[in-house]
Amino acid sequence: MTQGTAPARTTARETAPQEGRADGILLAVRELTVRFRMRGGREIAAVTDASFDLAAGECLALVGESGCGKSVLASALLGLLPGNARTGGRALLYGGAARHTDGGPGGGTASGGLDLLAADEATLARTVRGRRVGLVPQSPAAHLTPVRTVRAQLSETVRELTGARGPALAEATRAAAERAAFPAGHLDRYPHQLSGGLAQRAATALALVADAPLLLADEPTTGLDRELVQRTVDELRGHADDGRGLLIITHDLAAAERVADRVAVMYAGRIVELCDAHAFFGRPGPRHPYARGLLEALPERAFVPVPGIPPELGDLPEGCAFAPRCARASAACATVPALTDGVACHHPVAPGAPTTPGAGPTGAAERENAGEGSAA
Ligand SMILES: Nc1ncnc2c1ncn2[C@@H]1O[C@H](COP(=O)(O)OP(=O)(O)OP(=O)(O)O)[C@@H](O)[C@H]1O
Repeated sequence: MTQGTAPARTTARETAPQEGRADGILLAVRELTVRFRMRGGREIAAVTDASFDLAAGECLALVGESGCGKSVLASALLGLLPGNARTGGRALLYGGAARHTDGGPGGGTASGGLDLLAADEATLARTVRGRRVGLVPQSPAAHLTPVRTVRAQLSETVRELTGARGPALAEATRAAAERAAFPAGHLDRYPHQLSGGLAQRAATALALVADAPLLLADEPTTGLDRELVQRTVDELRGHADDGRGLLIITHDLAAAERVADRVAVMYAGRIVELCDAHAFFGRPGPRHPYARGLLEALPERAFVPVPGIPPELGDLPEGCAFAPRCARASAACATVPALTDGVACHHPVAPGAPTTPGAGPTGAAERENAGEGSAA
């Protein structure tokens, strides 16, 4: 499925920074849960028990259909949920602030894990957003202020986050643009004078100002043509190869394949599969019937849609939320399967099962081949 040549990758181990956890983990999310309270006591189960780690130098792609909870998860990590949201679980952020700054706002020293879900707004605003976690936004056009030049916006952010003034500020602004491959000759342009790709680079430059060790990119390729998608994800990959952790949220599986080391598939608010990207996109392929169906739905694969529609998050079925759409479902699916060995399914697809046209969430025949019979 990969189009063009994906960039060479270094490993998390090779690029782990010297500060923070010895194993290079930057973010450890445990049983993250988000509920929205609605009028009449109704509750939306936007995210349930999401757990994953992200290491320095690593890219994790969080994928899934629209409305499955990806952006809510990202907002929870940044403390940007609305007032009707309640969170549970932990999201521990390790490591100091900027990787290459010494002192200045936000520090630069190693720290124990900061629980992003328990941190107060002042801590998140002063030490996390922009400083320890850079946000590459979904829509750069909406993120950039239309009436100010890129230089003005970048320089203001550099001053705010690094304290630079005078000639040092001008130099730091140029350096910030360069880091995101934004051409210096375009710094005095307004957002409407930029192409989609340059607007994305300007937004990325803002996210990189404080050299945050963790980058969170929420649908960074929305609205870009395929060539720009590839360039954008390759540039983001470069920031991971420089030693940052990159959490990319996308429903573009081709982009995820190009950029990610690991893939987390969300369905109805839960992570249903979490595995190595090579294994996911190549062999043995996804093991969760939904994840397999998602991949097989791609035009360049079987082009067979997953039957049915996702459930309402305010009205989830008992047990496995995918069971009503799943050809493999059995009585066992009346209970929610735990994420075990990277897959949350009572009847995972056997490793190495064929991904043939029409495969989708496969059924009884393949289950029998895998020796499961009519497991209940
Ligand atoms: N403020 C809110 N109040 C109630 N429900 C909300 C709120 N914000 C989001 N939701 C619900 O949470 C669920 C998950 O939304 P989310 O935006 O995370 O999905 P997503 O996977 O990012 O989809 P997309 O790719 O379309 O952005 C949706 O059902 C959405 O309607």
